[in-house]
Amino acid sequence: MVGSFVNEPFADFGSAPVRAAMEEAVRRIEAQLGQTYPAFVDGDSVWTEARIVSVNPARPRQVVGYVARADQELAERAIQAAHRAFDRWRRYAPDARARVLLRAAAILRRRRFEFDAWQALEVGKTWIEADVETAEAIDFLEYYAREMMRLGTPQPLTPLPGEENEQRYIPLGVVVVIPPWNFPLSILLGMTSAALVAGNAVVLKPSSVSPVIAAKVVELLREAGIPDGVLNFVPGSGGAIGDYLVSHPLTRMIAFTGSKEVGLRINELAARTAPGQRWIKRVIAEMGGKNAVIVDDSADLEAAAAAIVASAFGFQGQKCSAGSRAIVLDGVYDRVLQEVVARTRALRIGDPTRYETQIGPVVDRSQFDKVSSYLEIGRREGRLVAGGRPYGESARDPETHGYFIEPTVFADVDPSARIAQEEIFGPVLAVIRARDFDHALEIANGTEYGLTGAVFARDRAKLERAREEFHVGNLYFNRKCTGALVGAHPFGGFNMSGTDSKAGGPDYLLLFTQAKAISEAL
Ligand SMILES: NC(=O)c1ccc[n+]([C@@H]2O[C@H](COP(=O)([O-])OP(=O)(O)OC[C@H]3O[C@@H](n4cnc5c(N)ncnc54)[C@H](O)[C@@H]3O)[C@@H](O)[C@H]2O)c1
Ligand SMILES: N[C@@H](CCC=O)C(=O)O
Repeated sequence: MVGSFVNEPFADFGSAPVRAAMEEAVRRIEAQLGQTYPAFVDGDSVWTEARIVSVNPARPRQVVGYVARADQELAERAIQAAHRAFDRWRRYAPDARARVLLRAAAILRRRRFEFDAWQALEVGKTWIEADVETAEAIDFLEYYAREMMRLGTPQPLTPLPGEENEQRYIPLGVVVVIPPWNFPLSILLGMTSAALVAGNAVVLKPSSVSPVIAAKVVELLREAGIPDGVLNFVPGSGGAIGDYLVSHPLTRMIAFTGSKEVGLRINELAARTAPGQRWIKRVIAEMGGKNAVIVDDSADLEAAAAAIVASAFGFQGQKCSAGSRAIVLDGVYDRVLQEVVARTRALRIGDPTRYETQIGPVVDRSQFDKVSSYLEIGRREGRLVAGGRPYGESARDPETHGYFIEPTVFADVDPSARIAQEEIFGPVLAVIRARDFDHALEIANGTEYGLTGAVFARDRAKLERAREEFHVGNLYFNRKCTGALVGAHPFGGFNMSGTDSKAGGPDYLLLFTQAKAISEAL
């Protein structure tokens, strides 16, 4: 008997024994750096000559691991293996598939700090950010297992005299899973486990920025009991194998999370029918954001400033949900800005493997260069009031000292400025002045995205207006706009933020199934 779903608590690093356990995990994982990881196809490890080299963004000369680099031939083998395995896996009872996820959750819970440490070392997450992600990964497994058990039971239909009617949810086939690097554990595991528990076979192509964590997840799912061929792991670049996997006639569905540009490309490619293809491919694509925190003049200003800073700079602003715009009403603008600047300057930048660090590096050289170029654009478009440059020695030699960038605040930004419209995906906040609440909502809705948003107000009428008119998939009142919890805040966005697939919600697994209605005359 499986109990009801409850969210996994976060680790209490305030407690000395918990801190010691995490420190020990960091040392243990540091001793494992530099190993080589295979691809995994049809139950076999595949060692390729070409390798992806994954490095620590805080010390880019330190190699986290070497991971097999698949070519199209291996991608083809993976698709064929998944296609064959699907026929066996789809016959497993929903409860049996769910049990594999529950076991994976139990293993992950036992190895929690190890996975936290991998995140600190491979993508630069601080302890707390990493642990919140590990908790989310456990939640996805526990939640989707229960969801499949629910969907596996008879679904309610209108009774009809003289007939017996049923609707059941059956899987789709081969699902290509393409996750981003910024939630290298939870989003990867969330999409993969949803596809698997629904009865599909998976070809997983991880991000080349975080392939070691992906390899560790594959190891974990195998240990939990996923049969050979049902989960195939093909690391490799989008250019080399991404298009191939998406366009393949045996691919039935693509579950993608990443940038708008890549998501739109996948959507377009998947819409073309390949010779021999027997279905319309399904695409779920969760993409970027340019999210806003609105501060009304009725708000608790301290709480608002704290939430603006947390939303903008958590994981160095590298969250799709990041609050990269603060829209503040004229009457309280100067007070909120002052408080935001003070809190931003107090953030501790450093090595994410250390407990006290609040801001780590951005993930790689390409992010470092991209964010640096936006700092230049920001100087032309706004008034720099905090940060504004790479941190310390990173400015001179990022390859030795890491890809650190100061948390940066630009004030008095025009709503149409590039730094107020484009997803920077780094620690850069644009503060925008609004004449009144109507104007604030107009600015908030004035981008092509629609992922998350927050409103700080005590005035009930304003909150109710925002409830109707702030057009985002995840809207929060009087709290930060990051940190959705599985089960409580189904996650996904509108417009160019994606297909609003609502990960971690009751509709999500349906996207990985098709409904079959069966009617028997009595
Ligand atoms: N909406 C959400 O839920 C959500 C969550 C996390 C991240 N994101 C977004 O993800 C982006 C950051 O992640 P990223 O830099 O990894 O994104 P990205 O689009 O560069 O890459 C995402 C994945 O797509 C793969 N890819 C690249 N080209 C491909 C191709 N031609 N065919 C198939 N696959 C291809 C990459 O290798 C990677 O695995 C941001 O825009 C962020 O907002 C969105
Ligand atoms: N679900 C996460 C964001 C995922 C995107 O990067 C949040 O709610 O902060």
